[in-house]
Amino acid sequence: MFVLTSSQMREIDRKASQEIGIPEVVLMENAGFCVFEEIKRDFETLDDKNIAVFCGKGNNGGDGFVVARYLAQVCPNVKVFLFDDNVTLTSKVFLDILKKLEVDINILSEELLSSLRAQRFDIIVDAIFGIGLSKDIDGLYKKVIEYINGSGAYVYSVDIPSGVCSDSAQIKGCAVRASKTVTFVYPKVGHILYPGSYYCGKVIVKDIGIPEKIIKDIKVKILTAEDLDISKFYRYPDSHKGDYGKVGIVAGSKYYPGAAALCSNAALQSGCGLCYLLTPKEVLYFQNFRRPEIIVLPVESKEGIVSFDGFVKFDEYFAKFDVLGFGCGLTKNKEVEKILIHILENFQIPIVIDADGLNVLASSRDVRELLASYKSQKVLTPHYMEAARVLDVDVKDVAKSPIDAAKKIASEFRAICVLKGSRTIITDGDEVFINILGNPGMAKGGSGDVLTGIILSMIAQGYSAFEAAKLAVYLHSLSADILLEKKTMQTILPSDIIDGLDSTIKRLIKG
Ligand SMILES: NC(=O)C1=CN([C@@H]2O[C@H](COP(=O)(O)OP(=O)(O)OC[C@H]3O[C@@H](n4cnc5c(N)ncnc54)[C@H](OP(=O)(O)O)[C@@H]3O)[C@@H](O)[C@H]2O)[C@H](O)CC1
Ligand SMILES: [K+]
Repeated sequence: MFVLTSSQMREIDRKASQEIGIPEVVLMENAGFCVFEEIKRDFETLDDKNIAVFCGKGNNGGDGFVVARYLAQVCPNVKVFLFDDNVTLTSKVFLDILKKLEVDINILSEELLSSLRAQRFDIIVDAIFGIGLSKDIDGLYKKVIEYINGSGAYVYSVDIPSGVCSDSAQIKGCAVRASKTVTFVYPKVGHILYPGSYYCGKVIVKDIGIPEKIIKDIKVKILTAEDLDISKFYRYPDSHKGDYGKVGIVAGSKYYPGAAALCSNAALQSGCGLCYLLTPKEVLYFQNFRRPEIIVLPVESKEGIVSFDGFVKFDEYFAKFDVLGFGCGLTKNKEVEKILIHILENFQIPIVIDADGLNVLASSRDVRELLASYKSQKVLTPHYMEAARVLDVDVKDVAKSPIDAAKKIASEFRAICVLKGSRTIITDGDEVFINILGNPGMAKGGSGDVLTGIILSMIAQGYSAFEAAKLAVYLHSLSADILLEKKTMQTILPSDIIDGLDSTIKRLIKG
């Protein structure tokens, strides 16, 4: 499913009215009616309810007037609250109708708001701001939103909860906490990313009569099973291990032996034919935690961290690998940087860079330049903090506009960027997929190592870097969701996600 920004939505609106000739009043009427229908569906009867409709002066408020008109036909206790009766031309059409129908319309003031505190509304419709929210909310608007949030009413937000920025999902000062949000055409970024997503309640997407053919060039999508190619999951009866690819992984240190185990176990468990792990000799005691199928290439180390001299002894192996993973648990030091430079200068293998590989990338100009010009496919898998380091910005800037941050990393390094978070974003710099599966049980050290292993495995099995990233993110989070059927968010571990790949892949194949 597509995800829109406010400017795309406006462009769709403009085309619908100017190119196709559907008047804005028709769209507003449809939008308001859709919200009314949703309310009617949720309640057996409405005639015994106290209902308040709060309307701003933009077109979101206009949608609110339409909702109020329909509600007033089935309920005697509908009150409309306006901030300003100087509304847009289109909204005015519906405000005038309400006036003629003698619906109870009130202009909000501090005094009126105080008197409202003594009343009880069962249902509140929030039509204060939609995609036109342009600045932080303060003054009477803020007080009304706080009143709505403390009212105990069932709250419907029209299009988006007032206060949530539809493009960034950031909260502009304060925001309505909706029970349900009814939006139009497609969801907006603000409904999908956090924190906006928290405020929306259940999101219902309604068709308001905009012809499909004018909705073009939308580059942001919610990642669904339909976006995944599982054709390569089929294993031919006469195949052998070489047909499913060889993964090479450079990972682990005496400090993080588990990262190497998780990454390589995940690669193996998601289908690759062979998995080689280059890891410091000191980590060999960790043998019990690795699947026995993993081929270990023990690297001489310096104080428990892979050494350059030790690493280059395995150069000949690199011709075998179909893909290389670099970074999980390596720790960051000069030797690690030298090794990454050596790889980028001497080999042409698709590469997935995670964790300390990204930290080295953030701090080394040589690595940045070499990676940007590296010809093979590349996947970078930063979390927000790593992305901030790579982009040399504050992590708050990444959180404010994660899609832009991910696209920037992808473009600069001509790579696929997998920006990991509660809504992981996958992009090639142009097309963007937002993952909405997964749960907070995944917020544990080691989750990222597992994801890197699955991406590696998918590339080894013949998927392009973009396809592999999409599949891996989906499988990783679906596995965590399936685990919740028997476990809790507290008890799910990244290693369980690996074990869970079994039922996850089965479910994905079954459809
Ligand atoms: N196809 C559709 O999706 C349709 C959507 N419709 C609805 O229209 C809104 C968008 O309407 P718009 O008029 O562009 O914008 P808003 O109603 O969201 O609000 C704009 C007004 O609010 C003022 N504003 C913005 N932020 C603040 C703030 N923090 N404090 C005070 N006032 C604020 C803004 O003032 P400016 O100074 O910025 O101009 C405007 O006055 C969409 O969301 C749908 O609900 C239509 O029904 C058509 C179909
Ligand atoms: K709203």
